[in-house]
Amino acid sequence: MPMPGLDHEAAGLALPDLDRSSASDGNELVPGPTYRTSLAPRVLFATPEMSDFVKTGGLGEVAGALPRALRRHHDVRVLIPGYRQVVESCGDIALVAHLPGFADVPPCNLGFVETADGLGIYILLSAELYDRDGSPYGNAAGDFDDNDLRFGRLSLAAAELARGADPAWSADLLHLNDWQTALAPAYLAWRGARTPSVLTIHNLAYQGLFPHETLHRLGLPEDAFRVDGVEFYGQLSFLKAGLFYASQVTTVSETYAREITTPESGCGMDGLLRTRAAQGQLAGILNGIDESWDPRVDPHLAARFEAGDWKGKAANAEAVRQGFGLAVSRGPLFAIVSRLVHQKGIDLSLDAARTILSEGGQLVVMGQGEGHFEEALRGLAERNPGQVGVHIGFSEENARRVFAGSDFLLMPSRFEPCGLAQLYAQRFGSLPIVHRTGGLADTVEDEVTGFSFAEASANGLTQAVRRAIDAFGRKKRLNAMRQTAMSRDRGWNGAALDYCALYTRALGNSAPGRCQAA
Ligand SMILES: Nc1ncnc2c1ncn2[C@@H]1O[C@H](COP(=O)(O)OP(=O)(O)O[C@H]2O[C@H](CO)[C@@H](O)[C@H](O)[C@H]2O)[C@@H](O)[C@H]1O
Repeated sequence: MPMPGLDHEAAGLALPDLDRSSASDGNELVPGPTYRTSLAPRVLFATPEMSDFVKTGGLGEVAGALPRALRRHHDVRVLIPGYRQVVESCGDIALVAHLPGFADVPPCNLGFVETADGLGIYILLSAELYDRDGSPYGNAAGDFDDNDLRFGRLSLAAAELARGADPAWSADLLHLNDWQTALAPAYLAWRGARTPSVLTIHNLAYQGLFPHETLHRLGLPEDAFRVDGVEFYGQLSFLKAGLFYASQVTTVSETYAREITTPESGCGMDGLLRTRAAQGQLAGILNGIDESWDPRVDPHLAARFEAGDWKGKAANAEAVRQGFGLAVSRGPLFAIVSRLVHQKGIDLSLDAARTILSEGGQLVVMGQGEGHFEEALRGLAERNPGQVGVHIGFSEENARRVFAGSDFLLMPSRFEPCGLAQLYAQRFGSLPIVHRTGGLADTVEDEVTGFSFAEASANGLTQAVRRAIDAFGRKKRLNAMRQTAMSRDRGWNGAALDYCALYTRALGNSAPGRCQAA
């Protein structure tokens, strides 16, 4: 039986090699520098979203920050689809390669730009696949029905960048993120390439499931459609392919890394994940947040402040109340900043809102997502004018203002791989109230840097809300907690060192001294 990971021999699964000659569309290629600018290992960070261009949630933020933090140790480049938002914001894109089509996956061009701070970005240029209205994944009508081709194309391009698609730069290691890139390790295996790969799970619940027919659309070997491969309960799963074929699997906190090996939290993948863990090939590396999250320098705030300057924080609270149309109040201000989806326990927060309001607190909400949650929140605001303010939509500037102005952040997620909102809140002196799960368990210390509760229920959250309101009434204690939360180190350096050590291992290279703190 084939074993997951690098040791797996892709016997019998070889695909025909690419026919580069068929790909030309007459465009001029612009070769990049043919010399290596650094001897550091070359890492391709492939992602379906990146905050520089387009994001729908936490993965986009990580993709904007982590590759930059990794540059201290590696020669890192990013690969992202050329969605309309990406192409429009890039200006001049140099064309570095033509990538041939394969089965129903269309050919496309590979563009390259450098960001203002010198990070190299490969952009997959295919108007047919990516030049659309909507989010990276769909529009008002739902998910795009060719997402298998769109992200099959992305995964295939990542594998091709490890196999010389760009003559000027070839990846020594692929770092893949979530299902949208997770076929890449399988493509490598099927083509007999030994380039190591790391797959990071940002959310196991999104698995990239498609009908069996996708196998043919992508031209994948029929042999791969089995339990030890890409098959998942009769469907084809991109994520499963990555979990099986990647050299190393990571997720974004240690607790979530343990949780996903259990039947309760493993979303049906727990058996495979237990195998990877037993082989020492599953690790949890906690996300960081970037340095711009600093209330001392944030230009978006009504008043900049630091720990101890609680008048400055109060000025932000006043601005948030005004912005959301709330009455003047000396009570606690609670906030929700979130995608409005089941995972985030929005229903539990709606329930706990009754306690918040009856105890003299107020609530502001910013986010968007499932229509029924948006409606329920709007209804709550209508029934409680001046006490509840809801903004359906998302803007990072406003999110920053809400973190700075609120006293508490509600985050009763049913599961949470890492969670970023609680880290932003802590940095801005807003104490998170969280379900003790995944990354929330690893970053919120109960009664020290926030409040946590064990059971994901309305009652569990309400009890924690009561404790928070009690702390709000005892200013010395409240301020000590704020101070501690604000001073925790949440930067990316620690994670970058951990990834560096993992890459070094995956590359089979002891590279002494490579992974050293700055
Ligand atoms: N409607 C919206 N549109 C755009 N941006 C919005 C948004 N609502 C919130 N955001 C922003 O995205 C962040 C959300 O990140 P989270 O990590 O909290 O959750 P998410 O589930 O998206 O990410 C997943 O990936 C991240 C990264 O690994 C893990 O931390 C997390 O646990 C996992 O569920 C917020 O801090 C906010 O800045």
